[in-house]
Amino acid sequence: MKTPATTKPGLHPRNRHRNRYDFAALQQSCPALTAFIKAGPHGDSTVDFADPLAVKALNQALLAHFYGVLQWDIPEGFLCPPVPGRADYIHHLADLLAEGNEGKVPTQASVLDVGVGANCIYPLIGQHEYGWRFTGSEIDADALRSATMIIDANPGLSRMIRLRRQKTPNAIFPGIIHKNETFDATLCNPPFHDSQEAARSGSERKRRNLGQHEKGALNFGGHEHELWCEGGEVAFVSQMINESKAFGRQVMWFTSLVSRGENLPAIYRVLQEAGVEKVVKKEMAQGQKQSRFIAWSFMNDAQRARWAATRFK
Ligand SMILES: C[S@@+](CC[C@H](N)C(=O)[O-])C[C@H]1O[C@@H](n2cnc3c(N)ncnc32)[C@H](O)[C@@H]1O
Repeated sequence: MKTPATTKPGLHPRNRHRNRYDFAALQQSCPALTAFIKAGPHGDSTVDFADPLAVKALNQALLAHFYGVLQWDIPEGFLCPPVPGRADYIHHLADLLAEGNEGKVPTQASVLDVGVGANCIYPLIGQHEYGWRFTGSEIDADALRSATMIIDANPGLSRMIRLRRQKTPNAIFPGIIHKNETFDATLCNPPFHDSQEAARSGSERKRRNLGQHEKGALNFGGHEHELWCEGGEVAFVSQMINESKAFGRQVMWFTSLVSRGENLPAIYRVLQEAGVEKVVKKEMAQGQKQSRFIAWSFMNDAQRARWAATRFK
């Protein structure tokens, strides 16, 4: 069979989803996907991206086929993550860690995922792609239960991924990063909207764009907890920056997605006020959608080089 042509050149070169989906191979890895496959406009195979069950089955197939995760499910109403975009963050983060490590992606890294979610997506991808160990934090008990079930259902994952409940909902790092504990990086896909109202209308818009009708439409845009917090992503990321100061010797790189470009100036101001040593922005593109993450460190170049030399050997 012909290899599908590259269709998503904006994705990171190591991203496994740069090619058109090979539905025959995906079905073999996940027979449950078969029920959702239909003919696309050009006679090729596709699924209905407006059908949450089809999107979930596609995710199950991608995770099984590319990442060896044979059991994956999320409760109804929780965020069903686009796997290619989530994988891009992991690969760009790998490049950042490689920069201080003579260009080699470390396989010994320990990463904290702030807000691991019900889907546990970043640890699942990161542990497979680079052998990194993950700690996932979460405030939502249902999300934590779901992520625990995913880890327990797949042999080997509990050695690589551990979860911690953030018991103080308005804290991010305190209580999660323990005394004397170190992480090579933190990552985060922060709650994005600034109110419940905005989260709801964002989900409505998404449904309309996908051609879902109001009546009978299933919510797969995300649980409200996942989508909003007081002050939106600027407030969440600003809080993360301010809290990170106290952990600046325990973490080499703090990072977070910033989904709106116009939020960057406010975030840069907070970084400057916090007195960080270094800020890096990594641009990511998926189709029309432009995204980025920012990374900051309280260590200077020499300190990060020493950190890499001792931890990544
Ligand atoms: C946008 S979702 C991301 C979920 C998953 N990481 C993903 O990318 O699909 C944000 C997550 O952060 C969690 N969260 C919100 N505040 C938090 C906090 N202070 N500490 C840890 N997790 C938090 C939410 O419950 C939610 O699961």
